Amino acid sequence: MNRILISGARVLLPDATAAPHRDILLEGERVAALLEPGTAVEDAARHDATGRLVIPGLVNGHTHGHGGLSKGMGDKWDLALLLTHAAWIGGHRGLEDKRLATTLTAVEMLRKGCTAGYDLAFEFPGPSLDGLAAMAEAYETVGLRAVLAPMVADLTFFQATPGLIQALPEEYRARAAGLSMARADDILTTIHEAARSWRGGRVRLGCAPTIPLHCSDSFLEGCRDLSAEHGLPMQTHVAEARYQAGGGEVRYGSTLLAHMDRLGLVNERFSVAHGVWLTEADLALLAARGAGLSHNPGSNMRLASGIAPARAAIRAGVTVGLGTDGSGSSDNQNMFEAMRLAAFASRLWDGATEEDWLGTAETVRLATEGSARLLGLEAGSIAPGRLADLVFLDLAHVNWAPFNDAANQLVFTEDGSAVREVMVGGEWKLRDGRVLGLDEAALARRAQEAADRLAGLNAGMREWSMAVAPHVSCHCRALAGRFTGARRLIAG
Ligand SMILES: Nc1nc2[nH]cnc2c(=O)[nH]1
Repeated sequence: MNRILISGARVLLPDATAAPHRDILLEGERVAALLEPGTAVEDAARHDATGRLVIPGLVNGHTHGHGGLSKGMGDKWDLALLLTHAAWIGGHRGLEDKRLATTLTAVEMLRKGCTAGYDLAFEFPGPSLDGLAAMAEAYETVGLRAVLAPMVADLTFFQATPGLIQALPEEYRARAAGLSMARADDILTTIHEAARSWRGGRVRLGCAPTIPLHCSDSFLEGCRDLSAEHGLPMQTHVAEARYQAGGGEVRYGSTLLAHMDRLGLVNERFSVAHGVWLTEADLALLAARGAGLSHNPGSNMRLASGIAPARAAIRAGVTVGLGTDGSGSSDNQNMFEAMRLAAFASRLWDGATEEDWLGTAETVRLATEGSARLLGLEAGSIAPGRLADLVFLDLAHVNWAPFNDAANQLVFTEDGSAVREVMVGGEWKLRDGRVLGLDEAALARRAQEAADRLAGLNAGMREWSMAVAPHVSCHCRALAGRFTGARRLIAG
């Protein structure tokens, strides 16, 4: 078995303090031991990491690889407008565009110290076996671990908010109603086939009924059964925006999560993405079912969705991870930024005391162990038996001069620019600041060509979408007012 001894580095321990110096012995793809410096070790390749802080690879609890081509689109878009515009943002993509977008996302994650991601992968009008294979290959080429969960719905690809289509002016209605997804049976069959033929490795298949309101109950049940049959992790955007929470009450007469629970989807394989408008009863339900939550503060702020009650969720016993969301709504894949925003956002609750704030050690754990649990990975800490997914930060970088406190500086100071090396499963993927085995300049050129071509192809749809947007906004604002749950969840 391949053995590597990493010596000379400071090492982030599971309690988020930094040991002054420890040697890390790797065997195969796992950490075998943390050793006092100078401990004799036979038959191991040596890597001198003097001047580095080694931390566990960050894990992105919620992203969209397809967002790699959509960064920086739109300014004052809330979620309702983002989803309205999704048809032209993501339209006309071929297989190579899907691969390209996911490669860009994975490269950015790697560069910014992230070794795994939970990717809700979108294809229109529905998932395809070759699309899933291309996106999985993108992660494999870059060298990241991923849960790749086809993001699916059977009712509509447009806004499935109760009453919206009827509320649109006549001239827009037919097109809005026509933006439908592939047939439910075809979608479920594709996921089933993908699960049967999945070749294992570092990219695992998941399943993501995208938004409960976008899915029929029988379709949600179909996803539940596929998850149970194949052991697929499942993640859904739940109560991301207040208008969705209001729409849930109108359609189901309960919270969105309570409805999903009645259908049997909320279990230990399930996690909520966002959950900004979850109620306290929802948090208790997630905890009771052993389900998780990915907190995505950057995207939630960008889209004015609100702030998820992450601290209250932790206190309720929910497994909480941290994510960036796709670059279509967060514009980057920077988990250091996600940590910083999570810590800051937790301090904004009206009336919150410091007991309710996310501390830095706790925030680091969300971005490592917490998200790793959402993906079902034995990663997220540097300890014997854990996966050797390691990130090496340059302590000579200005972010670390001087070194005062590891957790505080990881959350408050570091922005990804001190990341110099990254290992996944004991293999180098980034070295001396260079992504191995990939031509990044060529990737950037191809990204520009694709963006220009797709913008041309989608111009007509863009025009329609912009015209319909004010009507969508007006309808969704009214629906938000229908939410009767807690207005402001104070942590704790
Ligand atoms: N933020 C966000 N929410 C979603 N809900 C469904 N799709 C998306 C998406 O791409 N981004």
